[in-house]
Amino acid sequence: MTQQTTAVPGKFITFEGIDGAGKSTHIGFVVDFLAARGKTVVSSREPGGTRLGEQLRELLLHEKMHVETEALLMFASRREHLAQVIEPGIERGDWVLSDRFTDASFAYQSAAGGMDRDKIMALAQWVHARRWPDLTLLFDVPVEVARQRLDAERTLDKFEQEKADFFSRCRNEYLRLAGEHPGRIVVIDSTRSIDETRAAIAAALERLL
Ligand SMILES: Nc1ncnc2c1ncn2[C@@H]1O[C@H](COP(=O)(O)OP(=O)(O)O)[C@@H](O)[C@H]1O
Ligand SMILES: Cc1cn([C@H]2C[C@H](O)[C@@H](COP(=O)(O)OP(=O)(O)O)O2)c(=O)[nH]c1=O
Repeated sequence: MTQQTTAVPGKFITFEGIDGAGKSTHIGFVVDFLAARGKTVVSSREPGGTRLGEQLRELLLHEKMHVETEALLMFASRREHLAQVIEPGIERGDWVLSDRFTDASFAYQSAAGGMDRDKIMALAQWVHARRWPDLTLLFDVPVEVARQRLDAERTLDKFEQEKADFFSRCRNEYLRLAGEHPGRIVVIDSTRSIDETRAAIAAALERLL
């Protein structure tokens, strides 16, 4: 008789926030925090996370294009990411972390870019109707703080060069989404020190363990 062992499904955690909010700073902490609790962690990102997705990322971050083309390519990258990384990881019992997911498409392509919200929702339903994150950490800072942090640090890509009102619309949409999905999205005040921010992240993660 063949015995089938089915792994307990893992979890899916996403990181969101406007550029410069502090997501990347804290992903390593989350990896270590979960690994120390015995979890196998897969850390990935969007756009990207697969060979094809990383090629799409290059185009998305550097080429100007119609906002709907941008959304379609974001979801093309997402479809591949779900097929190759997210779904197999969760099925194995891993904890899959993604630096951005569909909330970013609502914030950037719809609220800031002007694309019809229903079209983003239609793409989300098509690409991952039944798969939404178990937890989304939303790193929230005022636009001016994010801008100062970015300016101090790096060469800016296509999105990072956008003006303050673009990021205000992104931030407002993220906060609106957090209000709509309070069980999934935890708002992390990222204006505080890195240690204080970590404590808030740890508290949010404890709820999933
Ligand atoms: N709590 C914080 N206090 C001060 N600076 C921070 C804090 N969090 C992040 N930073 C700095 O802000 C910059 C942008 O952070 P980063 O994590 O790259 O943002 P994101 O990935 O959200 O674009 C980095 O230089 C980082 O060191
Ligand atoms: C996933 C996703 C990202 N983006 C944008 C937001 C970011 O400006 C950019 C790349 O995200 P990010 O990985 O946060 O950039 P960085 O590594 O430079 O911090 O892609 C969208 O516009 N829509 C999306 O659906």
